[in-house]
Amino acid sequence: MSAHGSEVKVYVRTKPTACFAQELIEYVPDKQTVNVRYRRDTKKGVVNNQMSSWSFRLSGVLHNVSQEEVYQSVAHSVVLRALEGYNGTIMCFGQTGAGKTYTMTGATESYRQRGIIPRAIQEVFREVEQRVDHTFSVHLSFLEIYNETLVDLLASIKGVRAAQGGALVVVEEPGGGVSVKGLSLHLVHNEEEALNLLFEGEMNRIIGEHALNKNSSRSHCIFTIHIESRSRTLSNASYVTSKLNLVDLAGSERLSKTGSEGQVQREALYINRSLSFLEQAIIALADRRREHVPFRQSKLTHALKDSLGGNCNTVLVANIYGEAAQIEETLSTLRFAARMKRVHTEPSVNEHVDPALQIRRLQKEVQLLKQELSIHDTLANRVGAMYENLSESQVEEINSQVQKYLAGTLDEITVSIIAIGQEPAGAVGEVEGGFGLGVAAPSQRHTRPPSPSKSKGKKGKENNRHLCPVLILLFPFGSTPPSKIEAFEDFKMERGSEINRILKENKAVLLERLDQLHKLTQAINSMKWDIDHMSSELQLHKEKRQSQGQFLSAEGEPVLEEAELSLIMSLREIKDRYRQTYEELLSTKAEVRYCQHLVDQCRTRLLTEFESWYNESFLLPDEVQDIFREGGPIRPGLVPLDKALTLIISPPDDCMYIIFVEAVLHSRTVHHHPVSAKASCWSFAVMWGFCFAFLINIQAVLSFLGLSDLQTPLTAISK
Ligand SMILES: Nc1ncnc2c1ncn2[C@@H]1O[C@H](COP(=O)(O)OP(=O)(O)OP(=O)(O)O)[C@@H](O)[C@H]1O
Repeated sequence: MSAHGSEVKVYVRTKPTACFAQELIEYVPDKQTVNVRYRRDTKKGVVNNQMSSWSFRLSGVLHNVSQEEVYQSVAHSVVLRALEGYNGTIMCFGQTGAGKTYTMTGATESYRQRGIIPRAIQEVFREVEQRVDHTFSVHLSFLEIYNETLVDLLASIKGVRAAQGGALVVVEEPGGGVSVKGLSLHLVHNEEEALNLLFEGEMNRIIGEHALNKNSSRSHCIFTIHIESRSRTLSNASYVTSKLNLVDLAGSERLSKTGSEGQVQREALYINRSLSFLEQAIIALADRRREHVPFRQSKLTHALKDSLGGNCNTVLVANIYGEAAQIEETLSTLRFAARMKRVHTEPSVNEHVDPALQIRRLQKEVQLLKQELSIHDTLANRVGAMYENLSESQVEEINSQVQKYLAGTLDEITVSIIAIGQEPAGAVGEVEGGFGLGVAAPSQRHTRPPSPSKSKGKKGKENNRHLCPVLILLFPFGSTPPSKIEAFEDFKMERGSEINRILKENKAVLLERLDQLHKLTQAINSMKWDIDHMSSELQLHKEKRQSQGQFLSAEGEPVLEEAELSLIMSLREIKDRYRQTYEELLSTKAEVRYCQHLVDQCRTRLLTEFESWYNESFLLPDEVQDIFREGGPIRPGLVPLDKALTLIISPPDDCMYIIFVEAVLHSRTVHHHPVSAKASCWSFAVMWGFCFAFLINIQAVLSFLGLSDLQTPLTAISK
């Protein structure tokens, strides 16, 4: 057992008496210590004048105290902790007639004398009502252990099925807990329903005709409040459960003293046996070196297994008589109490996870993450990326096309695999490890750029990342640009710092105006309320005046009472203020609209400038930027967005670039291929020369055949 556990709390309660044996029982003012002194064993003929004394230090002494005080000391905190998910057990132990039932259930005839159980029920439902952030369900069970037989005291309630085979059985649960299989559990919604069940169970309790006390209960009773509490928010899939066991043990008097016979004697035997097993279990629990605790020896100890040494807040009330005649029983009760105090328990919350709620929570989380990912994709230019795994046939198809492409037997890769749910977005350039990863729309065709880099393409590393089942196009490319999110932060600090500063200022003004607007709206609402209120009051005055017959002035005007007049004045004044404030509200609204417009404008500008800065800084090499600069042959925006087909030949001094422009919905991505100028110029000139000669020849043949009015590609071009 861990040293972090807590001790079982033990209280002693004396039954009130006119003959309290002061000379034998002393309650020390610390309210925790009881000293007992008495002369032992004069019965067996051996006169022993020696006084023996014992001192017992407990958690508290309840002497001449009310039921309410007992509840507060013994049960209040255990009940509150049960509502938080801690198991709790409160047990009354003691000699027959010493007040166990009085302490636990109380006197039924008086509300003030009600005991721990009805008070605990009341407190549970009071708390349930107050803790609105949680939903609670409360069930009750009432078990009696009579002559080693388990009895369901609430089996008489309508709708309760008899336990299978008729017998109740204590069963061990995974995790060390125990429960009684077959015991009926009753859902209760309020204090009244719970009290009805308590009284029903009490009625069913077996009362034995007993020589010592006619109303003595000859059985152990365990009234259990089962609580389950769940947070009302979806984010919390866990819930807590607890059991609050309220145990009224049978009387612990010695057999010889009962003077009973037959049935009653057998009962006493069973009671004493189970109590002595309880004592043995307590001794074993108190001894930390003992590994085995004999819980299974009796039904009582077995049923209370998790309440005595488990994860439970346990409290024992030792009920004793104050009279000298009962001193031996009192002493034995106090000894039991002191032993019980040495037992440690380890209270812990019984927390469970609701699988259905957990699934719903995780689904929501996945949905949020997907949204976040899609925002991230948009920022990182990965439009339409999908994260599902490729099917086997898709992988095979792509593999085969890529292999052929790398082997040079395939000049273009056709994408025939449609990505489910993917929008037909344009191609996107993403760069990784020196290679561009072109992600094309479904059913698009990607042609190998007509460049001598074909051989380089073969050596291209395969990129392991697949974003969607579409074409993977490999081509040499520049270094990896930073992500747009990072770059945006840099941009705001440097190139975009001025526009960002203006945006911030505008935002601050907007917030301030919004705040003002809010205050004005509140003021207007409150004035409106006052006006309505005063108007209805005036109406009442008017009706009263009219019903009682009103005074009229010499001019025939009604004469008003002072209160009504002052109300009219106040109303007039507040209406004036209302009008002024309303004017102010309108102009503030206009200001808010204006500021909002400024903020939007600044934000758009900041983003547009960032876009061009990003593209210029990271996506286009200097030479290409020249082309895109104002006055150049091509400007961004002139390139059709939905086609990736433009070849631009713009040879600078010793370099020619073939630019393969791919369409992107909102941003453009230009992949360029540096080519040796001389080699390319040569192949270019030869190719065009050849084509030209061929077309001229066709033209000559056609004229010869008298078909020169037919359009050839060349005439079409020249036209
Ligand atoms: N603190 C008390 N104040 C007033 N009356 C008490 C008190 N304690 C016990 N009594 C009265 O003493 C009588 C016996 O008490 P009670 O039935 O509670 O004893 P018990 O320990 O439960 O006995 P048993 O073991 O036989 O069930 C009852 O009439 C009860 O009202």
